[in-house]
Amino acid sequence: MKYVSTRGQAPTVTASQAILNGIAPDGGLYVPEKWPEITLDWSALKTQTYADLATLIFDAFFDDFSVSEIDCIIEKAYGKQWQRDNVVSFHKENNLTYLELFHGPTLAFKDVALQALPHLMTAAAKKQATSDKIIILTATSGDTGTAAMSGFGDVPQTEIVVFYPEEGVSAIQKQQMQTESADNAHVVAITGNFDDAQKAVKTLLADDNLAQDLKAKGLKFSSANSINIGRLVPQIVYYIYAYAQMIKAGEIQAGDDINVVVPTGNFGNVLAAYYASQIGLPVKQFVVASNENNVLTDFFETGIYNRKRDFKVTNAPAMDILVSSNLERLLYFASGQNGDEIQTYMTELLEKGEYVVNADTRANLSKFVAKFATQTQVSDTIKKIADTTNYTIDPHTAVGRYVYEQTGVTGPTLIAATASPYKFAETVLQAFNMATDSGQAALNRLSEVTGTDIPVQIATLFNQPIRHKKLIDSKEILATLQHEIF
Ligand SMILES: N[C@@H](CCOP(=O)(O)O)C(=O)O
Repeated sequence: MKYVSTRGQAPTVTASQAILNGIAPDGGLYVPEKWPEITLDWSALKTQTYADLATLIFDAFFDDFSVSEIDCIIEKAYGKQWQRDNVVSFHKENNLTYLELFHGPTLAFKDVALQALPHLMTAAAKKQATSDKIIILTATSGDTGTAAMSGFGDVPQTEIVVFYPEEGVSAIQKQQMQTESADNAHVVAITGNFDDAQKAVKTLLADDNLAQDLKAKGLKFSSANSINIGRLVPQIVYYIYAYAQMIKAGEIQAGDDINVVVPTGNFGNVLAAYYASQIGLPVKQFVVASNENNVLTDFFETGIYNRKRDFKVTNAPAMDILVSSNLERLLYFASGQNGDEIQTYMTELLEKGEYVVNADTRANLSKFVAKFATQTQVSDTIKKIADTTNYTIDPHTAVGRYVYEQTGVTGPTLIAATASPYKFAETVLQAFNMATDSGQAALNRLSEVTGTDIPVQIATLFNQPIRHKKLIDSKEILATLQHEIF
C-alpha cells in the first residue's frame, strides 16, 4: 500500500518512508492512497487479544514491513508496560461504554501509539537503509511529550525533542516532562502556546534546504505527533478491539452501528475512529468534543474553519489547540482525494486565518456532529459523574461526557476516556470542591477521596529530580535545536 500527501504535490511513498519522513515534503500529511482490504470477521475478532488485532491492522496498513517485523514491534509495544492484559479496559454507564486508554506508562491515550512508533521508526530506518540519526520533533500540549519520551527514551539512533507551552500544561504533566531521565531526551518550554510550537515544528519538518543540511551531518527530522501516520494507525486498533468486545459482552450484535465520542484537540484520535470506519467499523455518528477552543465545533456547524480567535488556556489543556492538524486528512477524503482543494484550504488558513469548505466536501461530513464544553461544564461533569456513578473521569473525558449528553445521540456509544484523572489531580479536586492541594499532596488527596490507588507510573514522580528547565520563545526553536543537537 502506498501513501500520498493530502496536498497532492509530493511523491508517493511506502509506509516505512511515510513514518520516517513524518510529514510530506509539500507540507501535507501522508494518507493511504486507498483503504486496505480487510475482512473484519467479528465472530473471530471478539475472541482475539489486543495484540492479535494490532497485528491485523498493522499488517494491513504497514505492508512493506514483514510479518516478523510487525510481530516483533507488537510484542515490544503491548507488553508488561501496560497495567491491563489487553492494553485498554472498559467502564459501563448505561448505553455508554468508556474506552479507558490510559493504562500505559504515561497515563494517556498517546501511549497506545507511542509505545509502537519508536519500533516502527527504527525498523523503517533499517528498511530504508539509513544510518542517519533521527531527531524526533514533538510539539505537545501536555500528553504527547511525555508519551513520546517514554517511547523514544534511550532508543538507539534517535534524539527526542519536546516543546511545550510553559503556561499550558497541568502540574503533573509538567513534572513528568521536566523529570525525564533518558539521555536522548530534550525538553524545552516555550513562551507561546501549542499552536506556536506545532507551527514551528511543521515548518522545520517540511523545510527541504534544512533537510539537505541535516543529511550532510548524518541527521534527519521526523515527528512523534499525530501528523505522523505511524501515530494514527495504532489508534485504529482500539476502536476495532472495543467493538469486538462490545459484541462479546452482548451489548451489540455484529454489524450494529455505534456512536463514537472523542475529546478532540489535534483531531488524530477521532480521525483514527473514522479510519476504522473506512475499513469496516459500523459507526452511526462521530461526536467531536471540544473545550472552549471550539474551532472544530464552529467548523462542523458552519463549514467555516476560523482560527482567528483568542487562544484559551483551559482546565482540559491537552485540547488547547486552534489549528487542528488532522482535519486536513479528513477533508482530503471528504473532497474525493482532491489535493489541490486541500492545498487551497491550507494556504488560506496560513495566509488569512480561515477557509470555507465547499458544499460537496461538506456534504460528506454528515456523520460528524460537534459541540463543546466550557470549563465550568467540565468541572460540573466531573462532579456529577463521580456523585451519580462513583466513577472519576479526567477533564478531557469530561468534555466528551458533557458533549455526549448535549448531542443527544442514542444507542450504544463508545467514549474515548483519554487520560487518567490522576494526571489532572488538581482540576479533579477543584471539581469536587476540595481545597486546592498541588503536586504529591493532590495525588494523595485524590487517592483518599476516590478510594483508588495512585497509579504506580506516577507514585514517585515528585521524588524525581528536575532535569529540564529550559524556557525559550517559540521563534528560537531552530536556534535551540542547532545549539542542543547539531
Ligand atoms: N493533545 C496533544 C497535542 C498534540 O497532539 P498530537 O496528537 O498531534 O500529538 C498533547 O497532549 O500533546
